[in-house]
Amino acid sequence: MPEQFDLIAIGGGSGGLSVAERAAAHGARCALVERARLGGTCVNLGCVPKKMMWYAAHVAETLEDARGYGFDVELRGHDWKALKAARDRHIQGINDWYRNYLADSDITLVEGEARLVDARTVEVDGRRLAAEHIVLAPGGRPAVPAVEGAQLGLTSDGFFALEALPRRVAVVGAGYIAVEIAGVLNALGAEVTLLLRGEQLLRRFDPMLREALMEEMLAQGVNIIPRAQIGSLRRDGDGLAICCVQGQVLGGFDAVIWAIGRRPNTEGLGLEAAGVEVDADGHIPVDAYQNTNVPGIYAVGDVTGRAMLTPVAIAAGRRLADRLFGGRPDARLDYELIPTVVFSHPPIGTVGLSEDEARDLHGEAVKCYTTRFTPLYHALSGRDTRTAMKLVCVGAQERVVGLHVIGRDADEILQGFAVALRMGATKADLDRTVAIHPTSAEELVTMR
Ligand SMILES: Cc1cc2nc3c(=O)[nH]c(=O)nc-3n(C[C@H](O)[C@H](O)[C@H](O)COP(=O)(O)OP(=O)(O)OC[C@H]3O[C@@H](n4cnc5c(N)ncnc54)[C@H](O)[C@@H]3O)c2cc1C
Ligand SMILES: NC(=O)c1ccc[n+]([C@@H]2O[C@H](COP(=O)([O-])OP(=O)(O)OC[C@H]3O[C@@H](n4cnc5c(N)ncnc54)[C@H](O)[C@@H]3O)[C@@H](O)[C@H]2O)c1
Repeated sequence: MPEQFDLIAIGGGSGGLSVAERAAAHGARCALVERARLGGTCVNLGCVPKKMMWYAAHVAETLEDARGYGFDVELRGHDWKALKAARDRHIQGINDWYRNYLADSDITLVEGEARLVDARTVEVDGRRLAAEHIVLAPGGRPAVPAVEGAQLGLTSDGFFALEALPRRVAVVGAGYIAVEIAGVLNALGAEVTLLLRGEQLLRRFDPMLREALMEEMLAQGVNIIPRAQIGSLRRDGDGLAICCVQGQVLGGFDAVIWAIGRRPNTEGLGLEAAGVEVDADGHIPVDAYQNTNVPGIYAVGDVTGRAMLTPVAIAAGRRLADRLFGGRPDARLDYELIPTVVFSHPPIGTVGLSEDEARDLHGEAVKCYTTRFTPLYHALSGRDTRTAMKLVCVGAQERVVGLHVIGRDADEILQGFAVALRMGATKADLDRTVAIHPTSAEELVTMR
């Protein structure tokens, strides 16, 4: 007989942990299956180590800026190994914390690879678990292109495993991960080449953000090569060479990093046995309530292919548990107005519609306000970098449907404004708000 639970979560990342944690708080008997380290991508190979590397880059920049503020600083180098060791220790602490937390919450942790046997049963290394409700939260993994020699390159996972700063690096891609890794490596002293398949960075973002980031990265010395179609990767003496389809060969790299998107972890999950459908990319389609096509089986997080962000996986998991066990039959996550930050250099904060999206939806009713300025900090830092902001407003009321910032502190500025947009703020509401001076954020309530 299988061990009986009310809910089984497959995956111990942001989505799986959240749904199990909330369901257990509602009194459900829960099991969580994880095949690797607790915390999933975000904790082990995503947000957390990434943000620490971003902070390291930030410190490097601050040390350079310090001279402008009168400090006589002499930099004697950077110990990458020490940084990595400290980062790994911190992450191990989070892994341990989760293990204790699951035990304290009476959630049964089952370690191993989960596979559905049927719509109510999960098998893990021969052990059978059954539940009325099964939540699929297996996340994803980095994509690697189908080109000769691709295995010579790294992915974001390999980036976090590096024991030393590679001196010359090629990063392939134009999305979140490509610009974040390129920015960190550049700030820490590597010579970085960013190869784009098309013309632009961050294709679906507001054009102001895309253009400003491109300008900033070029000014910081990142070598950006547009329209690069990669044919193969090969060894080149001690290093690596990229051969482009157009015939160009770029050589001498210590590392090549693929940052070309992620693939869902749906193979080997036994989805066929339970009758769960996947789409052409392998993602699991869900309705507004995270239901898959099979009653009693749900999916949350990156595996659904929608807004692949940790807080989204967490919120979807919690809403689902509230719906199933918390007496809130209508609980569901609203996927509109999800704020997001790209930890580029400088960072980007964005929520709502880009100007292009707003114009497609609302045509002539769209009015945008923009500003670009040098933040006060940089008046003395000597760093030639600016902040750009845009409000996208709609209709006679000028409801703010999009808010975009690139520049110092954009990452921390955004959250409060995201609340305002969710509450339906208009331009007049922002204008009525007294500014905080001197800050960069005050520009958002004083735009003309
Ligand atoms: C480099 C990088 C940086 C990122 N930075 C940010 C950021 O700054 N902010 C942000 O919001 N998001 C960021 N993300 C995205 C974020 O990490 C994901 O959106 C989030 O982790 C998704 O959570 P999840 O629960 O869906 O999947 P995951 O966190 O991937 O968890 C899935 C878990 O399931 C396990 N698993 C898979 N299959 C099985 C199986 N068959 N049996 C048992 N276990 C299984 C996996 O081992 C994994 O631990 C980043 C991602 C990357 C790669
Ligand atoms: N700060 C954050 O919140 C953060 C950070 C990292 C990742 N993430 C999440 O993880 C997801 C995955 O990140 P990502 O950067 O891997 O994906 P992405 O979808 O953001 O970007 C993928 C990029 O790769 C390019 N590309 C695809 N195939 C290619 C090919 N064969 N050759 C060259 N370029 C190719 C695409 O044009 C695109 O620019 C993100 O969409 C985001 O949801 C979030």
